[in-house]
Amino acid sequence: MDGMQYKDVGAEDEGVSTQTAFREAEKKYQLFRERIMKMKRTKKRAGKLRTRPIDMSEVLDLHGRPSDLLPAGVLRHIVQGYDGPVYTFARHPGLVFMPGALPPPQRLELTTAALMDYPEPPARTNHALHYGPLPGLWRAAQMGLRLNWGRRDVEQPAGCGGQACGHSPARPQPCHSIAAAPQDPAGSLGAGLAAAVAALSLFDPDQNLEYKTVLNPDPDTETSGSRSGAGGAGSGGCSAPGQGDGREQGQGRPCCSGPRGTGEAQMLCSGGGAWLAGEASQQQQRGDPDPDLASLGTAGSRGRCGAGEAGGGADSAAALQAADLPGEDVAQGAGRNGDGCSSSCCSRRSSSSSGAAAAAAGWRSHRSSGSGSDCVGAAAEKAPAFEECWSADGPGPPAEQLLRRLRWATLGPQFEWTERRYDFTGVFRPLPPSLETLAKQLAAVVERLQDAGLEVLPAAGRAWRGAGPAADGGYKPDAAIVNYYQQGDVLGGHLDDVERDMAQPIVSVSLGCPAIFLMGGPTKHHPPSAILVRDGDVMVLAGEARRCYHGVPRILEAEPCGHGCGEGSGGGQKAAEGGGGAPVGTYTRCARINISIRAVA
Ligand SMILES: O=C(O)CCC(=O)C(=O)O
Ligand SMILES: [Fe+2]
Repeated sequence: MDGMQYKDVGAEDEGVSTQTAFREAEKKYQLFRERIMKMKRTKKRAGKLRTRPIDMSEVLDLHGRPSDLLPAGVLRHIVQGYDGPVYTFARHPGLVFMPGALPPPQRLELTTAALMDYPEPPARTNHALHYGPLPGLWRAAQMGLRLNWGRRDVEQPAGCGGQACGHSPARPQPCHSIAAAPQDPAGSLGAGLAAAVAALSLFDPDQNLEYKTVLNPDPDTETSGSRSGAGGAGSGGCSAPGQGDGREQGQGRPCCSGPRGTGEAQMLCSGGGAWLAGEASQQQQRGDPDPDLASLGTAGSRGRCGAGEAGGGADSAAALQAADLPGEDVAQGAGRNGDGCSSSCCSRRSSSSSGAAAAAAGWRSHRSSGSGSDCVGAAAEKAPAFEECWSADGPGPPAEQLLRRLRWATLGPQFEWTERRYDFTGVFRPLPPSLETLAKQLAAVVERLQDAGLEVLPAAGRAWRGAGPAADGGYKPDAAIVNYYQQGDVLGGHLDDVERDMAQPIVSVSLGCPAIFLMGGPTKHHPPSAILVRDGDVMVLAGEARRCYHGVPRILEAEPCGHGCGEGSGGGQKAAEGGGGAPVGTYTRCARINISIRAVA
């Protein structure tokens, strides 16, 4: 097994006895499902699963807020040429929030692209390690097809060989070492995304962007927890880059913070950190045809990723169990395992157990693995043709199930976790031009705030210019991570600090279900602010905010969502349950997609 690729940057934060403010907030908002036990005569009987209500009173909801009711320390700006409110936060310099920045047609275009196009090879997804590149996943799910092979990262049963057992097909694995021709997904979506982006209705191209503060209640006052949801005094923001503890600077990826302190584990948990251990096994008994269910981010891994206690408020007849599985194992497995090296060109160093651990980690194992190192200079596996992949009676998992378990896709250069650098030579799918354009447009709005004297970016970050050419230090986004969240999924507190130029902002677009976004400080001891993000919202992390912890502890159900996303057998699978014909809207009724566009080169 490879050496651990990450510094244990969060040990201080997540020590056995140390609870951080960030972790506390995660626990506060994380999904807990409790099974209420009833006493019938002398026997205990399992009752219904109940979602534990969360206290939203400190979650900052800036959607449609009258300007005279803004919490202290939250500033609303109007930028001419951009038809929507822009918020900044006294506690979080560099964080810019633009609720409803994307109009509905553009949300749909992006969501459609994120589901139908962005996961297409050579973009890498969390499925690559286990199954290799999977072209046409969405289409196959709509057609009710199954994969023609099973997992390829687990040892094949004795006496079994290749295809016959539904494992890796024995087809040739040709190599190609060049990035695919830049192809805008919008193109493949017909009238599409590029046009929608170009016509981004909030922007008036004829108008110069100008900055104007509409309301500035008290920029110097720290937000108070009770009024703003900012969570108490805190440090008043993030310290300047470099000021933080070196260990935290090294932080790579988020984690599912478990009750045993896996706060810095390098992954994002799939599926409800607080599912009860009992539920995990129940889930596995439900006839899921995939033998690797538990490692694929369903209830088993949810249990492992369980955060905090289930409890609180249950009556005496209720027996509430908390998941008590060692999240650390998961974290380390994820940290050490190769991912995405599904190519035959890559050495198969991952043992089946480490592979399973990475899979159990689910989210973002790509970020926590040495995906690139084996493959540098080598080639990536060529994607098979659609027909080669899928059939009505394939021995592998149903496409529908794989779609529902899609957790991330990466566009642009892959990150090599072993060496903490991006691999610019390996195969990757370039960032679609439409996403680049979108990010630049949004960054241009933020830039106007800065030009008007607002310190959105630190001096060191002023090199970039939204509209300027890359050669002049202009903002040149070239990569994106697309996160697919089902109900119960969490993105643990993390820093995105591996990009070459940390002065370049990250533009983060929310689609689908609402979620709680936690924005903290340069250490996890800074109390984070909880901000409600909705479909079409944009968050820009610039300047000091680039070096601050953030995460997503909770995906909320979209309203109206009458059918109870994730109730019972597993978060959000309703989304893809339609099998033949589930529309994009059905998927996002219970799920959230986030596209974070960044400059890595
Ligand atoms: O889903 C989100 O809103 C945050 C995503 C994020 O922080 C990341 O991809 O690094
Ligand atoms: Fe992030």
